[in-house]
Amino acid sequence: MANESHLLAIDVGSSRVKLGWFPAAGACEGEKPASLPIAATPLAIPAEVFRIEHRDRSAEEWTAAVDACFLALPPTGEIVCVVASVHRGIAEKLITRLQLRPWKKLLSLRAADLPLTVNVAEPEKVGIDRLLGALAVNQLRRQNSAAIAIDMGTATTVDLIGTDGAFEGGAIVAGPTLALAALHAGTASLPQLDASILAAPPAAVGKSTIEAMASGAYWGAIGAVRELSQQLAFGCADQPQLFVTGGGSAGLAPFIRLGDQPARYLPHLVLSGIRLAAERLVAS
Ligand SMILES: Nc1ncnc2c1ncn2[C@@H]1O[C@H](COP(=O)(O)OP(=O)(O)O)[C@@H](O)[C@H]1O
Ligand SMILES: CC(C)(COP(=O)(O)O)[C@@H](O)C(=O)NCCC(=O)O
Ligand SMILES: [K+]
Repeated sequence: MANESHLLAIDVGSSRVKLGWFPAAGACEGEKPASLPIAATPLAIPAEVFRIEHRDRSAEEWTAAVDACFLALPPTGEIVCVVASVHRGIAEKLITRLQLRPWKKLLSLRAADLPLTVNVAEPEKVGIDRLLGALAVNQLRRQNSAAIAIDMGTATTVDLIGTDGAFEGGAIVAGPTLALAALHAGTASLPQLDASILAAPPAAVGKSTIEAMASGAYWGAIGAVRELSQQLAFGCADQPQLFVTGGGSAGLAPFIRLGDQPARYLPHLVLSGIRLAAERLVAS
């Protein structure tokens, strides 16, 4: 940020709270280039990330885990804390907890705070994670090229960002872990499978119930994202660039592409979006 404060960016999702630590003084400026010829981008990435599951856990359990994160942070300097949430109940509990600490500022983000044009009738109803992803993508996409932001969390969202950088809307579909849970809940004999089956590509031809479910969850998630991206791209003059993020995406990202163009995997897109929004809010 333009000042000397550290930033703690907090993304409250449907299943997990993600905390991203951005030290002051430019220590985390620029994404680390994968190899020398690739120029650094202007998108800051967190120096440290903590992920805390809140779904299916008591408030005591997950807030204790949040407290433990604070012990891991350097106890130095002024800290601005910015929260973005798609889960009001969890965010309220979290903010009550955060208010006990001496932040320089404690802010909660809304759509209107973001330097982003949102071309839908009710911008405040769009998940702030979707908007923050679009904001971060605007730092990375080619000028005059549309982009598609894919966030594979509890839900998978596939959103179009226009050539002018506006969020145009998109699609929401159940994420693969949620789809697996729904298969277990909605049938008599399908077992509950762990999300870890999504870590690597399974055989498409499942030879057991579990293998068939793994195939459906994994290749089905990739197929849904591919078709949705194609549908969103139909209205674009040129092929949009693809960016993929979300806790469920690490094992699937290598197979996500549009035509011959692979998606760029950015594990902390939403946290980087919070960083961009915070920069503007703290300066104003
Ligand atoms: N190793 C993994 N492989 C696949 N999915 C995973 C893995 N770890 C977590 N997930 C899934 O990622 C989702 C959580 O991702 P996250 O982006 O934090 O979601 P949210 O923002 O909805 O809380 C959950 O559905 C979880 O089951
Ligand atoms: C679609 C979402 C549930 C995705 O969040 P996630 O599951 O990744 O935590 C979230 O963006 C949300 O609650 N959106 C509100 C509705 C909307 O975006 O239109
Ligand atoms: K999502």
